[in-house]
Parts: sequence; C-alpha cells; structure tokens
Amino acid sequence: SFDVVALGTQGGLSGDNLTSYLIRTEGDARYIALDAGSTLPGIAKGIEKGSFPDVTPEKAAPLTPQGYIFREQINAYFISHPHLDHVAGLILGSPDDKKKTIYTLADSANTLHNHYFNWKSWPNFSDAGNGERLGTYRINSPRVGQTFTLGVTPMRGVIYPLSHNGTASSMLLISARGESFAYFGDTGADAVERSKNLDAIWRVLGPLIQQKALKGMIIETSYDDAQPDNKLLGHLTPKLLLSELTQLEKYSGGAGSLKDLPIVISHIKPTLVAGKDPQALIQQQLSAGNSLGVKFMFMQQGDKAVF
Ligand SMILES: Nc1ncnc2c1ncn2[C@@H]1O[C@@H]2COP(=O)(O)O[C@H]2[C@H]1O
Repeated sequence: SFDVVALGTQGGLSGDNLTSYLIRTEGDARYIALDAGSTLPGIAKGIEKGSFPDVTPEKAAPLTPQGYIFREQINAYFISHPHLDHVAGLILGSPDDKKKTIYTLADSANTLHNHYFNWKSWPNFSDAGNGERLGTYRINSPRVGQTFTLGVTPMRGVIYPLSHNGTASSMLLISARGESFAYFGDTGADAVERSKNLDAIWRVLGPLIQQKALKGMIIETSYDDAQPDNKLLGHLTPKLLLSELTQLEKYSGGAGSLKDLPIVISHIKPTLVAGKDPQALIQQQLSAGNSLGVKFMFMQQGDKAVF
C-alpha cells in the first residue's frame, strides 16, 4: 500500500497551500515529493493533524519535526512541470535542504536551470547551469516511458507526457511490490488540447486496473463546469474529467471496471469571488456525473490517506 500526505492542494493564488503530495510505501520512512508548491507549511499542517506519527521531537533532534520531515524524510522530488505553483516550496526551502535528486522532464529541467536556479531569480542550488553550482539538487530527466528508481526508495517511476496549454507537463506512474499509483500534473483534456497524451496514459492504466494493481490516482479538476472552453488554460473541469475517465473505463474492462477506484481531486482554483465555494461545486458536479462509480476524494492540506 501507499501512504499519501497532502502538503498543498490548491491550484493557485496564495502561497501557503499549493500543489504538493508526499508518497511512500508501507514499511519505508522515505517519501517522494510529488510537486513542491508548498512544502514547509504543509508539513506543519500535517504534524498538527497527526499525519506523521513516526516523527517525534526526540527522533527529529537536533532538527524540529518539521525540519526532519523536510530534510530527511523527503528523499527526492518529482516536478510535473515548472510552473511556480508547483515549485515554490522547493525553491524557498532549498537553502536548508540536503542533497537530493529532482526528477523532471528535460524541458522542465531547462526551465529550473535557466529561470530559477540562475543567481538572478535565486542562487543556483542545482548541479548545472550558470555561475557557481551549489549542488544541493541533482536534476535528473529520465526518458519518457522509461522505468527508473525514485531516489533511495523501493519505488520506481515512469514519466508520461501531458499537455497543459502549451507547457509540457507530466504524469508519474509510481510502482512498488506489484502495486501502482498515478500522479498527474496539470493537464487539459485531449479534445481541448488536441492531444492524445491522456488517451495514451489510459491505455497504460487500463490493464493495471484490470489486474487490480492501480491503488489510486491524483488528478486535477481546476475549474467547475461553468468555465468556458476558451478559458480552461490547459485544465480540467468535472465534465471533462468524467469524459476522460469514461475512456479509461473502456481500456479497463468496460462498464463497472472503475467502481470504487480512489481518485484524489487536486489543484482546485481558489476564488476571490464572495460566496463562491469552488470545492463544494466541483464535488457536487463530479458526484452528479459519477455513473462510473469511482471514489472521488478531496484531501485537505495536512491530510493523510492510505491507498
Ligand atoms: N492566457 C492567459 N490569460 C489569463 N490568465 C492566464 C493565461 N494563461 C495562464 N493564466 C493564469 O496563469 C496561471 C498559471 O498556472 P495555472 O496553469 O494553474 O493557471 C493559470 C491561469 O490562472
């Protein structure tokens, strides 16, 4: 089974609750961070909620429990794409982090080197690029579709490309002991993006669902159904996610094959409009259209779930 802790769940606007999830396999203390929008604030919330029961002040000493989880328990990072709301926590925490690998698409690695770790936006904590290289992070771009080991953990990963309104984004398929979990970065629907990236992924996940090996997934639903198609900016709505999942069902053995599949909804965009509750709306729209019978989950910052 996989342990997941949500460090940040929202898709923008404020800095303290941006997309980031920790995942580890049962019996191993080390996590992989799936994106790093908010890290330290999410760890603090997780401690408050009892989501890190194995970390005591005695064990963490001389660090705080928050520091110990950040430095010692996060073993490596996966960055789905280099937008600020997915990397801010990584950049801000870098001066106090220890040597780790960042796995990301080659295109995202270039952005990290050229636009963040460049001594202008931020000191170069990476192992390549301009000026002195402080070397905290080794930025590693495994080839798409190729299996690699995730840090020093029992988990292996395979990266698949996603389309996000012109930005290259990606999904990480994590596997350990014959079980798998899929983490999606920002993505639009194939029909809107004029892409086949999601279709290609559904063809990979279908057989895993048939074998009952896929324990769950995290995928975005940034906007509610009222968002017009020309303002989706590379994101999903309940209607679009449900139609994509209908494709997945076809590759998973047909009607009923997705029943009870846990799907965590991430990256909901907060609103500054008074009286609007995007999460409640998205929850209601997903539930109203859920003839597939999947188990939609709305993890909040600091929550832990076992898959
Ligand atoms: N063309 C655009 N016009 C207005 N806002 C945009 C445009 N492209 C991106 N954005 C905003 O910038 C954000 C970057 O992160 P997201 O993709 O999560 O969501 C995006 C939108 O909120």
